[in-house]
Amino acid sequence: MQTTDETTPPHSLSDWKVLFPYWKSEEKWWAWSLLGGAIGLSVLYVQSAVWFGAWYHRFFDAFFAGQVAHCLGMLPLYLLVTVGSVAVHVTQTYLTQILSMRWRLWNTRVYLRQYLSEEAYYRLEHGPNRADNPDQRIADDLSQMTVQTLKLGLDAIDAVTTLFSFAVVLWNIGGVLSFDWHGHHFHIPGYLFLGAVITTLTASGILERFGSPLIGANYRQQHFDADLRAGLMDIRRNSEQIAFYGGEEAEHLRLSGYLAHIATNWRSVVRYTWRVNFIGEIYTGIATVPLWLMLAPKAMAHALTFGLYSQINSAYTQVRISLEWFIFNYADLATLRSVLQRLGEFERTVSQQSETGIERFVSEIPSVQIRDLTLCLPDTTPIARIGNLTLESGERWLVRGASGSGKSTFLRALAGLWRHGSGAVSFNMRQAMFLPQRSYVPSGTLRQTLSYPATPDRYETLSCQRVLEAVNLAGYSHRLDEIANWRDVLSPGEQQRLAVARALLFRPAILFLDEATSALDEGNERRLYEALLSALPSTTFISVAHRDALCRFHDHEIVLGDGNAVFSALEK
Ligand SMILES: Nc1ncnc2c1ncn2[C@@H]1O[C@H](COP(=O)(O)OP(=O)(O)OP(=O)(O)O)[C@@H](O)[C@H]1O
Repeated sequence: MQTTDETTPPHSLSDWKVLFPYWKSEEKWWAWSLLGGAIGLSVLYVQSAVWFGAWYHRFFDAFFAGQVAHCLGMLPLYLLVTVGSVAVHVTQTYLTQILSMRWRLWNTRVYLRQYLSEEAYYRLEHGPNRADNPDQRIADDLSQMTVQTLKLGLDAIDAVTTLFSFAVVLWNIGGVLSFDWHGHHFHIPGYLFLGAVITTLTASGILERFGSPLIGANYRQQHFDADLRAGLMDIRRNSEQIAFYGGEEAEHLRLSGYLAHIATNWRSVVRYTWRVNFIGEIYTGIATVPLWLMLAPKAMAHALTFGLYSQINSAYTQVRISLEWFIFNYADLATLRSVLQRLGEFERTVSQQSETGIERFVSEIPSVQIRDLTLCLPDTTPIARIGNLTLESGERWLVRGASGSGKSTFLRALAGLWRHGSGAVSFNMRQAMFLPQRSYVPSGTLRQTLSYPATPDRYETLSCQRVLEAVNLAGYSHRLDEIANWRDVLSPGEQQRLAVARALLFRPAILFLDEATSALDEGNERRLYEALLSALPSTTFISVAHRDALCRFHDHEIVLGDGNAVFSALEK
């Protein structure tokens, strides 16, 4: 589905809900243990940094006082703590990666289940509430969500721990600022810490002001990238049709359109990123100047040793860096927000009930019951009125009518895929099979393709060979275990015969055929119907077809047209 330049991320608090289910799932013990481990190591790592600050203070004071022997004696412990803190740091990364992968796998399994339940994949493409590029949301967005959330979340915890640990250090060693101004005496304890907070918050405010459009731009970028990828996939899927039409120019034009969206939006992304980086870098460059100014009174009073300056500078920098967390992660936070918005939108769309209208009930009785059925377009314009009809077990019905009269829509309504209209249908869905005009031919072994949607071990080799022979595909019998892209190998007529072979294997109690033999010559079509009728004598058939030749295989017909559908018995 295409998106437009106007696409902007919806703002919904419920998007954040996407993050929670994993932490309450059956995996919660793993999740919380890994997270607890990662946080614990992160806190330990910060504490090692505090220890290093105090160590530098002692070391440099001794070093600049010429006590080299004392300094050498301090080194073994320094090396030991360095190795320990590195081990803590890399183990924290290791735990985070395991957690990220487990979270992603769990979420992807849940999303796949939702996507492949209650025809959600169909509704997302054809329903009134669509979510573009579900493949991107399931494959890329979920991965980004877990990686980015953990990275940003643990960084935030790290920042808070660092802030508190070094704020205490800075407060204690920074001392008090005392001065007189306009006849008043000022006494500011912890002034270095306050200075760091004011400087960083001012910079954050400026960045928020100039950087916020980056969120919308990132959101749009993901849409446009996905559109280009979907366009390229279309070409792969329809390469032959495009080649026959000589559609290269048209395709080029279409893809260039997607690319133009990407280029226009990319310029915005680059511009906003430039702005964010510029402000961030300038700030980094000048961030220590306020510290020098604040330390000037101490320096003038000769109360600043190099060791003390080194500890103050390291504590001030750590406080600043932890407060800057918001600044430096602004772009990542923006990306995460847009990823969550896309996933929230997907969840809402998937969980929306199919629109009400035509009701479908699953019954155990062998007949197909149709009650007061009217088919409409999505805008409620009526297409066809079917009314009441019961198709008894073993009856063979032919559905006819001019092109566009609603024949395929009638079958979609029976399958529960078309809800626009009113009335109800009920039959035993589990015993029914639908053969559309363009049959689905997944790649893999021919046995897999033939057994679809059942697993390939469901049917014996002999049964597979028999049905292939029955549909005039005996030539493929010895290739059952060959892996190929069968959609490209088999001709459209052969694909339709393969679909009929599936029905012969599955042996449904009710078989719906929507022009399922339209690509065949009359001889093959006749042979297929004969094979179906003799192999499935008690199956109810509902065939949509244009050709009169099929009348002899059916005993009733439904003719759709203007007004009510007409039902009649067919003469043999
Ligand atoms: N998803 C859709 N949205 C809007 N209109 C639709 C949709 N699908 C089908 N229609 C419209 O519903 C009407 C009936 O379509 P349907 O495919 O059922 O006709 P048909 O009798 O099977 O045609 P044909 O014999 O050409 O296959 C057509 O006017 C079609 O344009």
